[in-house]
Amino acid sequence: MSGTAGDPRGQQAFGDRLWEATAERGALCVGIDPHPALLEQWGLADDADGLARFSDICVEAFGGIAAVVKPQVAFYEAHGSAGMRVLETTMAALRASGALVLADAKRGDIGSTMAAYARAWLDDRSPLAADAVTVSPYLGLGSLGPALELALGSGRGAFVLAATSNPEGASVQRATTPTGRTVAQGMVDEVAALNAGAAPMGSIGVVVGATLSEVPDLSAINGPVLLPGVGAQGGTAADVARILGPRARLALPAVSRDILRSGPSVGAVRDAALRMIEQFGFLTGDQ
Ligand SMILES: O=C(O)c1cc(=O)[nH]c(=O)n1[C@@H]1O[C@H](COP(=O)(O)O)[C@@H](O)[C@H]1O
Repeated sequence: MSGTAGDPRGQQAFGDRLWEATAERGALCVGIDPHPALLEQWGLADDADGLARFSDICVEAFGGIAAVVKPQVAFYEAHGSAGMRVLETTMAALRASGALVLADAKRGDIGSTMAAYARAWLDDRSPLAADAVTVSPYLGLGSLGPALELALGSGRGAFVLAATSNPEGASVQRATTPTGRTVAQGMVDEVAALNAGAAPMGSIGVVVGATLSEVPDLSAINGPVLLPGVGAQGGTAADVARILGPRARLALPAVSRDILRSGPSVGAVRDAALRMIEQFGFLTGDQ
């Protein structure tokens, strides 16, 4: 239950911090996804140096304007220890510039191993500690306990995959369980129970693809809803509005390639992010 000494984030809950950040900067999570094709388009080598330059441009472009920045861990991991080093530096720079960092690591394992993943991504002492991490509940939501507890105890958050944006997700996530609910609905309901009573919202989020025509009932979620799939995967602002309905204030749309393909100029990617923030102004009441 301790914050890092001197850490201005202190013990404030992630849900509170995210609520404030989106009120101030708008509801948008900008993804840093250094795909090899984007590195090439940006004139950068597909190695750790190219990754570092790509990340520096993103930090400069998004760190001061986006409420949340989401580095996709896979693209750093693909470069081994040199790539993970770049990820650590990038996350530290993003936080220093005022953005909340959501590490997109999609971790999920049996509880005892999950405790180690939790230490990596959510413990003050870890060089990889983020404000929040994405987690996969498909070994059972209960197996995520160590991560959810550490998140809540340290002013951090976690986003639980419920209904993902990819078409392959449906065969598992839309299957009906003996309770009569879909698997995805069961995940949403378990997360909702963790957020019950929190104000303005809880710190455990769910992930619901903006590409989906059928989505779980989010009426009791009382926590942030990350909506990837906007842009490159076909999701739109209208889809985000439809999915959240009257709970628009909980929405956190996530966009990666649709912004990054404007690079490599810092100004151009920043402008693309600002346009997207404006497009989602309706979520926070700005027109
Ligand atoms: O957790 C995620 O962010 C995520 C969940 C999901 O259901 N679908 C999804 O696309 N994502 C991530 O969101 C990003 C999507 O990037 P773009 O399609 O380029 O905007 C990638 O990093 C994906 O891994």
